[in-house]
Amino acid sequence: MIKLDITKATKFLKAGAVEGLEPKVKAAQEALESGSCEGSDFLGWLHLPTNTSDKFLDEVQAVANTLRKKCEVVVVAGIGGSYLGARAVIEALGNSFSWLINDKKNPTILFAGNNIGEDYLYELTEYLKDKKFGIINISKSGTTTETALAFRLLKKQCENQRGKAEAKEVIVAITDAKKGAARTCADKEGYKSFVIPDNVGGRFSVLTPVGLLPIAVAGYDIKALIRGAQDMEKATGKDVPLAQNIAAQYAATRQALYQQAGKKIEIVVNFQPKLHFIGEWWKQLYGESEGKDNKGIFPAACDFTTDLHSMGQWIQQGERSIFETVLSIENPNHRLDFPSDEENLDGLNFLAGKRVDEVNKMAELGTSLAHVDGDVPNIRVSVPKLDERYLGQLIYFFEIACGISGLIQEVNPFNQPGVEAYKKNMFALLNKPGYEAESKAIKERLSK
Ligand SMILES: O=P(O)(O)OC[C@H]1O[C@H](O)[C@H](O)[C@@H](O)[C@@H]1O
Repeated sequence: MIKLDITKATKFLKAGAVEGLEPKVKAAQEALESGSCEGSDFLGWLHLPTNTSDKFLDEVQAVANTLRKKCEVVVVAGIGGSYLGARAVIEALGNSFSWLINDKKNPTILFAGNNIGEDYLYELTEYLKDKKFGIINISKSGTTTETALAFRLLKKQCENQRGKAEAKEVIVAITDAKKGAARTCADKEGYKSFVIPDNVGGRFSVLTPVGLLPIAVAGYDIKALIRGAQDMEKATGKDVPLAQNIAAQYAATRQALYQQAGKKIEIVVNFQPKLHFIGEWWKQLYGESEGKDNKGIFPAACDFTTDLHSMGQWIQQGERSIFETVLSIENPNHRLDFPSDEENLDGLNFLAGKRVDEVNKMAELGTSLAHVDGDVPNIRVSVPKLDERYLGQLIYFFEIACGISGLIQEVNPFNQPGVEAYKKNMFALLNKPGYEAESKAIKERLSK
């Protein structure tokens, strides 16, 4: 199981501060379980792991196998919760140079629909010109502009290259059961599709087909991923008291640091570059869940040791409003011993015979000691190794902790009304039908 260590964080709090939040934790757990909290229409993720049957996973796997058989490249189109979880898991489990490896065992997974960069889309469509590619089009609302724009381009290209009939077999939609343009298109074209349950919000959807299908296409074991999430669902259930419940402890510790010690920024840090997108996924989960009503810890992420050479100065000595949560991987999946060198021109013979990971671990320990000395509370999440089961545990750990933490903070953790503001302006500026009044108003505002 993954483990949590809060001892280097609680020393920045008054004695008993975390335990003092136990009644609030309990109330949050009960509200989640009974569905009596705000946003209770979006609690489908809570028991999703134990409610996911092997039969359903076999169905997802069968569709993945079709894509694996028929495609050298699969483009996953989606943004936010319809993007980050799949990418986080695929990159954490994959070879760091996967796009350069052409062993034909697994299709190359590429991502689109998560930006509107013309060069990005041009370069993607150029790359795909001589490739047998398929598309997984993911959007809960089915109307997200970034994703829809990329999908239109990719769909046309896929049909042109493979013919409409074959394209149908390699385009899969993951969207709402009834609503949205992605659903209309999938039904009209006869694509295989999966439903994103109504009661699972985007940022909590990685364990639905939103994450499961791309992860299975990439060649990873989705049953083990779900088993891991089930382990954590049991270990962090409502009746597991704070002293044994690592998700409740994480939630209470970060809220105590925020509310009682003025720590307003949390960085999730890793010492393995392939965890970069776990940090990105976590940022959306916590940022959209807690950043509202003029409240919320600012969620950021750093890749160490890389960012110790850029952000390290700020973290060590900048404004003391930051704490860090370290994702520590206990054992790497490969072994690389550092060689000895007769001439020792680089002066590194003191490392000879050590594993590279030993050096990394000392960097990790040295960093946490330095940061704690610099008044940066340090929370540590230890993951035995990077595999599907532990990642499943990690995902559910952060999800349930997020629900508890948001409720302790007294916000609705399951909505994201603020995200609409930029969209409204963009649609008004682009003269989207239905936005006539907004178009007029925004043009007047800009002409002043
Ligand atoms: O899945 P979609 O409906 O396309 O949404 C994708 C993303 O877009 C948004 O604007 C929301 O803020 C996110 O929570 C969501 O995950």
